[in-house]
Formats: sequence, C-alpha cells, structure tokens
Amino acid sequence: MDHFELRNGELHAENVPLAAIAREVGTPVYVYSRATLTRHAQVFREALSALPSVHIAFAVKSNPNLAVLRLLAKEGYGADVVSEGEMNRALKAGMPAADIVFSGVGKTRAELTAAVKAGIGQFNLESEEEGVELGEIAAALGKTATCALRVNPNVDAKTHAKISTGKAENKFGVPYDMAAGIYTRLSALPGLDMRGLAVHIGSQIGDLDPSRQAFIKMGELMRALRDQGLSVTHMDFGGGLGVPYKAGEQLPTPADYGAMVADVTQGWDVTLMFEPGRVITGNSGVLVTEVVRVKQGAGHPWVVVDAAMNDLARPAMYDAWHDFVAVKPSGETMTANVVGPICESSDTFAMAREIDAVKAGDLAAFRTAGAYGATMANTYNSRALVPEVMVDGDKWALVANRIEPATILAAEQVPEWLD
Ligand SMILES: Cc1ncc(COP(=O)(O)O)c(C=O)c1O
Ligand SMILES: N[C@@H](CCCC[NH3+])C(=O)O
Repeated sequence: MDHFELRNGELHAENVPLAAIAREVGTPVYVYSRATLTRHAQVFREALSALPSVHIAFAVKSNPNLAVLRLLAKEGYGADVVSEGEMNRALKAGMPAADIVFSGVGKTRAELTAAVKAGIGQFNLESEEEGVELGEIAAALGKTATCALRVNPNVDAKTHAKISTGKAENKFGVPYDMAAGIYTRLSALPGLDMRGLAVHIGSQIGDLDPSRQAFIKMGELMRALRDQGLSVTHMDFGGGLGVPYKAGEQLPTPADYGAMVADVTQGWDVTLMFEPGRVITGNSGVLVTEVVRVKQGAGHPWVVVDAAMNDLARPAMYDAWHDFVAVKPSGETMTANVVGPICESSDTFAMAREIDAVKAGDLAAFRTAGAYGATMANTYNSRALVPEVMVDGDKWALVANRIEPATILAAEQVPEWLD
C-alpha cells in the first residue's frame, strides 16, 4: 500500500497533486511520501514483534536522502552503511553510532579507522584479512571493535544475478566451510569483540525458501561455534525482501517473512538484526517525468520522456520493470516504447507496453522508484542530478536540490600544460 493515488482524475502524493510539484521544481523529480515511509517502517517492525530481541538497521544504500534517514531515525531505526559517506549521513540524521552496522567487502583502512573513532556499533567483516586489519587499527587506538562475521552460505536467492550475493561465486562474505575457523582465530585477537554472524543472500527476493535455508545453515554454524565455547550473541539476517513492481504482483509480505524467521530461530537466544532497504523505501517514491515528444517509428510509437537511465538506472541495469502511469490519465491507453533521451539503447524503460495514452507535454510517473532510484543517479550525458521532494499531508519540501550540469562543469579544470 502506498499514498500515491488518483484523486479528481490526477495522481497525488498524499494530498499534493504531482503536477503542482512538477510545476515548481521541474522534471524529472523524485517524490517521496512521508506517510508511506512511516507505514512501511512500522509494518516491518511489527512483523518482527514476536521475536524476543531485534535490532533494525535500515540499508542506507537504498535511499540515503537525509530527510528519509531522519524520518527512520525517529522511527527507532539504526543504519546499515557501506561507506564512510553513508556512515556520515546516518550520523548526521541523528542515528546513534551504536545503532550503525558497517557492511561491505572493501572497507578501506581510512574507513575502518573513521568508523572505530566514531564508535560504530557493529562491523560486518567480510574476510579474515579485514578482521586482522581492523583488530590492529582498533588496538592501536586503544579501542575494541564489535564485529560479526559475514558468511557466504552458498544459497541461490533466486533473484536477478546482478543482485544475488549468497552463492559461492559471489564476492561476499567468507565461505561457509571456512567460517568456523576464521571466527575462532578472529575471536582470539585483541582489538576485536566477535559477537555474531551475518548473512545476506540478495535483494528483491520473492521466494522465502532460500532465505529459510540460509538462516537454518547459520543456526547450525552458531551452534557449532557455541559448542567450541565461542560466544555468539548476535545474528544479522541482512535485508533483501522484495516488493511488487507490477500492479497486482503478489510477493511475500513482511508478516510472512517475520513468521518464517520466528519459526527458524525458535530457542536461538540471540539478538536478531535486520538490514531492510527496498521494503521500506521502494514504493514510498515515484519519479515524475514529462513527455518530451511521441515519435512515430517502424513499430510501436516511442514515448520519449525527460527522465533517463542516469536518473533511474534499474531498467537499464537489471531489465527492471517500473509501472509507467500518466499523472492525468485520460482513460485511453496506447501500446508504446518508453525511452529517455540518452544516446544508447539501454536508455529504455519499457518496450511494447500498454500504458496510459500520453502526448508531448504530459506528465507521467514511474512508480516504485523510492529504492535504488535517486541514489543510483549520475550525470551521464552531462545531465543534471535529479532533485528529490518529500510530501507530508498537504505540504511538501525539496529534500535534495537539482544539481545543474554547470555546477559540475565548474568543478573541472583544464591544466595549463594542455594549452
Ligand atoms: C549487506 C546488505 N544489507 C542489506 C541490503 C539491503 O537490501 P534490500 O534493499 O534488498 O533490502 C543489501 C543490498 O542488497 C546488502 O548488500
Ligand atoms: N541496486 C539494486 C539493488 C542492490 C542491492 C545492494 N545490496 C537494485 O536496484 O535492485
């Protein structure tokens, strides 16, 4: 459920017509609903309410906008970060350092040092090498870094190959069979407090069985470590729960996921940690765009919009589907290809799709664009960085300015030896 609905024949975000925002801010523009974000944060938490001890760390990568993070901080969410930049955003949004989890396969020495100094709550180590380095850094600073070991369970999440992370051929975590040995050795290092295990098998997961299998394997590993006298008080199950992208699509709900987790983890006696991203932010946002022109061709007409793959990369990168709807639908439909203005054929949002009939100058929206939307935007073709707006009931505010190509150009210079 979201708060982007047709009212009096035009698409609103909560009580605000999208056309009003487009008129003032221009297009393309991302629009987020505060009510939807809040609702998703609460629904996810409630879905886990049967579990004895839970910590939720929002996956900042899915939508790092400061206003989004602030809202989630107020909902009691911590953060899952994968860079110093994300860490600084979470801290700036008011998330306590102790509630932040630092994930990622390539944390640099500088990032590890900054995170130890900031007092980050948990490092999810992705290798023995990283653990040894972090132990040295923490010990030299007279601190102890609290850690979990990310394990690669070799389970196929049955999602798009590019966002699948839990198979042996993926770069993430340590191989399942090596995990006990690595955990044992890292537990002996000064500077580290090994307190648990972490797993994350992929994103946009639509079938709970692979997650169940992975979690069961993690439970077996936890028991083996405890049998050796090692302490495991925390288990981080990552994120990955998928969301429907097509009207009518059925996916497991947060409640289904919570019930599965409760079933698998009965009697585990751990704090369970979660890193949801998309399920919180996905359908909390839309990308509003204007139709530049409709171009007739050999096949279906080309609806050329002013949003492009640099603003919303998911269709080009993962062949992802985003529903495309007119902001003021006439009731007529057309079969068309929806494309952006960028000079490559991957700049395609939809092919031969039945959509609301649109013409040049009409506004339209890509739905379910709140996760991995603005955060993956870039300036390819010297385009602007897309602005972001948050709506709250009757009011709305710009939460990220459009960054004009001229601003980016001003950051570049030609060395004099070229002239
Ligand atoms: C380690 C980790 N945690 C959490 C997430 C969030 O995933 P999602 O947005 O699919 O919930 C990701 C991305 O898939 C991730 O790599
Ligand atoms: N960027 C991906 C998700 C990546 C998840 C990262 N752990 C997407 O848009 O679907």
